[in-house]
Amino acid sequence: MPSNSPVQDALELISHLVGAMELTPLVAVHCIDDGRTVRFWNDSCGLLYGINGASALGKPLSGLFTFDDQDGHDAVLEQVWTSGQPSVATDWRVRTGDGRELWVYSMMFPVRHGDAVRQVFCMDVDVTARKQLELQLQLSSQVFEYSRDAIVLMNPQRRIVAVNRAFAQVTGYTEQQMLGEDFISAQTGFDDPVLCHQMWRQVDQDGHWQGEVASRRADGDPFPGWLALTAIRDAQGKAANYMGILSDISDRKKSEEQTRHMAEHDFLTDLPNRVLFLDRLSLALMAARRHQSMLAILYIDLDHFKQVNDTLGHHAGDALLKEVALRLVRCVRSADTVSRYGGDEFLVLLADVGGSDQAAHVAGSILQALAQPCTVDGHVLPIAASIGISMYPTDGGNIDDLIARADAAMYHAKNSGRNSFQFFNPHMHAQASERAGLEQRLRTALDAGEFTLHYLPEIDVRSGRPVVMEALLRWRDPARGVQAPEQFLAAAEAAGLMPAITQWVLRAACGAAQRWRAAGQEWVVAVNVSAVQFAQLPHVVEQALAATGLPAEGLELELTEELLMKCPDAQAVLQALHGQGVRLAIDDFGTGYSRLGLLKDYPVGKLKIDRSFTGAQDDAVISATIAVARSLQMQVAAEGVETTAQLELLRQHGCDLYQGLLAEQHIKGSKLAQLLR
Ligand SMILES: Nc1nc2c(ncn2[C@@H]2O[C@H](COP(=O)(O)OP(=O)(O)OP(=O)(O)O)[C@@H](O)[C@H]2O)c(=O)[nH]1
Repeated sequence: MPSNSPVQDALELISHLVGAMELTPLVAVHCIDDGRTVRFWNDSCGLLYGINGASALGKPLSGLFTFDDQDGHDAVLEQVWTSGQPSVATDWRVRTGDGRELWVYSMMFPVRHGDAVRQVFCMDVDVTARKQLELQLQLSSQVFEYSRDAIVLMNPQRRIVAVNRAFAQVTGYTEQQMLGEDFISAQTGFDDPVLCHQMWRQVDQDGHWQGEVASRRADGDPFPGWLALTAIRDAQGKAANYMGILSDISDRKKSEEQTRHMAEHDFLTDLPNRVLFLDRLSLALMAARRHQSMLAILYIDLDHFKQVNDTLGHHAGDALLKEVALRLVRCVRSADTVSRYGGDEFLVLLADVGGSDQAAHVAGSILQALAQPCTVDGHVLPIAASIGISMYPTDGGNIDDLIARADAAMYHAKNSGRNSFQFFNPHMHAQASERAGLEQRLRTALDAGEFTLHYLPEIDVRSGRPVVMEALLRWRDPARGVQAPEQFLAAAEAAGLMPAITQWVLRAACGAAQRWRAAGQEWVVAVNVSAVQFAQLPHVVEQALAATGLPAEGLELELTEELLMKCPDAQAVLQALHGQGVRLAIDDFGTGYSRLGLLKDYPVGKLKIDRSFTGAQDDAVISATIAVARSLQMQVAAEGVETTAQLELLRQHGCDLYQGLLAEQHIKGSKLAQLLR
């Protein structure tokens, strides 16, 4: 048999090889010529790239699939073609013609004819799964290395085999110190062996444990940590390794603590607020019930605190409240609670007092401590308070009763001259209920139309003609009949009803004056105003005038000297009212010790001499007041004139107007009086 030539041998070998390649299910083989055109494409290539041989053969390779790094692939191919190397192997990420993304391991080797490379064979294997695993491992090791939490890997004996970089930062221990250590030994910084034991039991049982741990850094510094332990199990389910992640939660704990503190404390004084006070009181009550002991509540309300705000501003008021808080805390034991309950009200809980005499002793020390003057912004301010005391169990068995009764006792202390303390007694309970009932009825009085105005004439001394009608408020209380302002205004103020009542009075009075005008009587209507919301008065007046159509000069506002002295912005408000054209008068003149020098700064047109001077026919005061008024070009009216002798005296002194019983009798029965109904 003739032997084959070497060329024939080679061709035969290649044809066997190709036959084998055609069949190989794992390796995708293709071959390209020097024009990058596909010359060979086995079945596996078809499967890998989603294109069969018939479609691939004769096509440029670049049309069949694309490489993520096309330039890189071209460069390698070029190298295979020209470098003389027997083969080059590289991983490529490719996108197939049918849209899949794959990683292939590609080995390229040149086929030479003589010196020239004629074709390049490529053998590609799908390595996507391996590549993904590698990427995941790479990612995991980055997470391990770059995590800001300390990560520890342990062997099945819980001895440390690896720690990440953050471990040293979080715990202060180096990797050298840790390797081979038992994770729960003192060296690793966990303080609680019992907890450690429990957590390992749970890890072995459930595969996982997490919770807060008391940790300690290498230098002994303790810190709160959050530890998550996980068992890494092998295929048989046995713990092959353990992983621990430890985070330093000091910042989180601090901010949680701050948030809780803010929710339970008053921002101004940093004393426990109402929420914390009630919580402590509830605990103290439970303890007192259990031990059959007593406790006391002191309800402290500062006296005339509003004046500090009004005269020196809120800032001074705040400084005073802070000082009061400090002094109160100094008067009690650490087991007691001093709380700012709201505004200028403080509540003190004396837990476990021996008896009412001890509570009285504390209340006395508080009054004494507060009595020391306090300097704010260079002003020496007196402080005083009224204190009400209720005792458990005598005055009540629950929180609400005890606080309400301490409040009632405090109210009583206020009414008994302030700057004192009072123990609760059942009689006060009746008074407190009465007050609450009064406030409740007042709340509905406006809507129910229970307020009316009654008018007192001011008569011109010379002509005998009425010129001003002073409106006086009356309340037809369904429970107690007609009430004068002094019987209900304090309660209305406490209930926050004064702004609404002032608005109603102004509108009703202006409306009445308009009706008198329509009937031919141009009487000025006079309205008394209070210090409550004094600054808003120009606005309220403007609304009343606009609503009724009364010209501004038809309205006179009567203010007391006390109000002018108390309100820091009185002058600005009076100027605004004067600018509106409203008349201004000072009521009860002579009783308020106003500084006469200040009068000239106020745009006031009239002084009303208080009835106490008129009644006593106090010559000196009457003539002095009239002289002051004249020098300031003001009118003078005398209040409370009851006899013709008094009127005669006023006439002699040149008084302009008079008011009182005599004035009322003067118009009684006349047609004019009918207009006032
Ligand atoms: N500066 C300041 N004032 C406050 C604060 N909270 C409430 N107030 C004021 O405290 C005052 C409390 O008023 P009251 O207790 O009714 O008035 P008072 O002048 O003390 O009167 P009596 O209690 O009858 O003696 C009100 O004017 C509030 O505006 C605060 O945080 N800072």
